[in-house]
Amino acid sequence: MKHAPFIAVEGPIGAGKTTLASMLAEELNLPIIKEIVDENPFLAKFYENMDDWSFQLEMFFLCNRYKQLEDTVTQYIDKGSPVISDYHIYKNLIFGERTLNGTKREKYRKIYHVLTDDLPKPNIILYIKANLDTLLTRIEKRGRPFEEGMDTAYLEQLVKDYDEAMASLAIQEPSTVIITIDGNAVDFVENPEHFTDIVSYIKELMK
Ligand SMILES: Nc1ncnc2c1ncn2[C@@H]1O[C@H](COP(=O)(O)OP(=O)(O)OP(=O)(O)O)[C@@H](O)[C@H]1O
Ligand SMILES: Nc1nc(=O)c2ncn([C@H]3C[C@H](O)[C@@H](CO)O3)c2[nH]1
Repeated sequence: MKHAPFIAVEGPIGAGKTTLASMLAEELNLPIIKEIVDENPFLAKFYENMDDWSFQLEMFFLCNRYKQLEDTVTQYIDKGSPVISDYHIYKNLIFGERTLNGTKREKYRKIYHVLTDDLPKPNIILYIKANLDTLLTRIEKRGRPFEEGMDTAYLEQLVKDYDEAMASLAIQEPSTVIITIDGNAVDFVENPEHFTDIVSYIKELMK
């Protein structure tokens, strides 16, 4: 690989991104960038009333991720050091396109591009693709109170949005390696062999 690996783990809500990114960071001895969840003041409000809170929430996620990406570039990418993240900045566009409408969506799209177009992006994406049943089971298992009443239609739509987004990323950025993991069948938590397979694959790419 020409540049140091900048690995992003992606997939819909509850797919296992943080779990897999943390396991890989430990196994490969990589620094990890995790998204901010607990200090997010808009997330619970958003799940209560998406129309009222979507713009505030999307802007909060975008500003936080922008700051984290800026720091990641300075601390790791510019120095040629590998790093792993439990999200890709493109996630903002996936969610923004789904939760925003009309002029707010237009404004948000422009702000996203102004902030992120000139920044380096991950060169390896591990896309955990999982169906609705798997996601609902994992979200329930995790038990975050604000996710309890999550609209299943929203989650189901996001599953499709993610598939489309990964296909369009593959076209927009052909040099990015996108590895799709079947999150319904591959269980890197319970099955050590499944995790070892993923690790071997990443090690090959890192050579
Ligand atoms: N392969 C797996 N098998 C069984 N349970 C899993 C697996 N991966 C993750 N989990 C469990 O599912 C729950 C959700 O996982 P995790 O928090 O890693 O998802 P996430 O994709 O980071 O979620 P979010 O989109 O909300 O950030 C956790 O309780 C985790 O322990
Ligand atoms: N609307 C919206 N936009 C985002 O960019 C975004 N990123 C994550 N999330 C939600 C999913 C989990 O509930 C929780 C933790 O990932 O936050 C988001 N929701």
